[in-house]
Amino acid sequence: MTLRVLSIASEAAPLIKTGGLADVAGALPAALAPHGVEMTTILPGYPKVMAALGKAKAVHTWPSLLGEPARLIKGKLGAHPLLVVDAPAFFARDGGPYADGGGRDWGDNWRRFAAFARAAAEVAAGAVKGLAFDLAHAHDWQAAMTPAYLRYDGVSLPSVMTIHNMAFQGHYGADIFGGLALPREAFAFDGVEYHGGVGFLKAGLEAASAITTVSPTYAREIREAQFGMGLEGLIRSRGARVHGIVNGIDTAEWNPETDPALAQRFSVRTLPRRIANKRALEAEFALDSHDGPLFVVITRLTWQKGMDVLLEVVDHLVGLGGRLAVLGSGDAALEGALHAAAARHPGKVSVRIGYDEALSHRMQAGGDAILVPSRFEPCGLTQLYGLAYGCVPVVSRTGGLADTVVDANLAALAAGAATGVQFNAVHYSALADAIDRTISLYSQTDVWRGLQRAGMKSDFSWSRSGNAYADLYAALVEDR
Ligand SMILES: Nc1ncnc2c1ncn2[C@@H]1O[C@H](COP(=O)(O)OP(=O)(O)O[C@H]2O[C@H](CO)[C@@H](O)[C@H](O)[C@H]2O)[C@@H](O)[C@H]1O
Repeated sequence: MTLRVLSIASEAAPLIKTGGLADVAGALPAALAPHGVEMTTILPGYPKVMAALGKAKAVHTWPSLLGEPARLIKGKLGAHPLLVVDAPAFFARDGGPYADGGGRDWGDNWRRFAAFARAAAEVAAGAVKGLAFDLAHAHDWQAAMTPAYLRYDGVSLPSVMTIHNMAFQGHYGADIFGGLALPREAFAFDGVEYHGGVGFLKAGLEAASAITTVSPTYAREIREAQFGMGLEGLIRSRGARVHGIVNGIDTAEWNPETDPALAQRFSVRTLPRRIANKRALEAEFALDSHDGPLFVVITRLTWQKGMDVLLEVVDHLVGLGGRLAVLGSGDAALEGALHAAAARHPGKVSVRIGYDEALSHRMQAGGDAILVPSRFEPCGLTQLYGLAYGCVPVVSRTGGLADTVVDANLAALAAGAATGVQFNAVHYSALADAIDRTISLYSQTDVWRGLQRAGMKSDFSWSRSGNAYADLYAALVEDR
């Protein structure tokens, strides 16, 4: 029997991406297909998404979706079914999915994503002729009101709420409650009410049949105040209904043997060819060209990602003969500080501010090591891309970073299992030590090759996790 799942996400690669959520939402349909799940993705109709749809016909219309007219349009996400909520008043704007061109969040985000979730709940519940679903799977706060709407509509469809990042919760004042079109009783401690206001993620976590997050370690961490960010009590109260399923990567997109972005393709058997990518990357970033270690960073520039601590160790890294290439965008102060570090170290440190998918591939192929000093990391994808591309990950021991990188301690090295370097706390001395260790490992050519090979051979495909999601869906549908 095929299970029909509606995956509700505010971004999905390749159509619209600001971060890791898009990679995962974009990869899930193909990951689930071999396990008897037909996944349909539903997205908001941002201009980029509408442009990709072309002249598709509406399959449903809402004269008033939380007060604005909207249509549902059918399309394709790769080879998989896609639905798009075309509501111009909410989504037809220049800028990003969540913020304007200047990086300021849209003031009506609560209404935009409540409307999106409302539409998705109706679709999941079977309101549109010809579309039927066995389960709704909502991602992050932007989709989190879907399980809540299902609950207060009295629809018994099972639902899964996935946390990709607990730091973003969709927390608003109580005054928006009236605009959500929910019954009065929903404004309750075990409903959508959160610290006197409205919490979108909180509402979804309360209403969903099961909760998942994107690694087993993060699933444990969010039971504690440091990582639960106010929702740790709720997570603990949902006990066995909280699961950690680690992300995979799309191995068609991220394969160094076939990647069209690279100067030179390579595999685990032809690792020496990688050098052409390193030389190309040095040229692209105007870095000195030599055989010393080249570190890369590819990230959103936020507190989460530990970029302030990276800035503190730049001088140390350069002092040891390292070079650093950074690609990122986000916090303006961090952007400025990175530019200043590059100006201090011409030929040694170079920064690209912006978002560039192809460049991120070239960096994974040409860098020797990727630095991921996150303060918390639900799963993390750039370390997985690093593993696949022989770019050795140097990561903080948290969340999915702890679960996916095997530290090069003596035992792991002796067993040939080591794939990277882990360090404990995100502060100067721990990161500086990790960089020392990495450079020392790099100088032992055979050891370094061993790390690269073990990483490239490790299984970061979606097969195991696809299976885990499919099992969870099946159990929830059976329980219904
Ligand atoms: N400037 C830039 N140019 C090009 N590409 C860039 C870029 N900045 C980032 N990227 C890309 O965006 C993605 C980021 O994914 P991550 O998983 O590392 O973090 P993010 O915090 O966005 O995701 C959240 O959701 C994901 C998915 O579950 C979790 O893995 C993660 O821990 C959680 O914080 C990667 O594909 C990366 O290559």
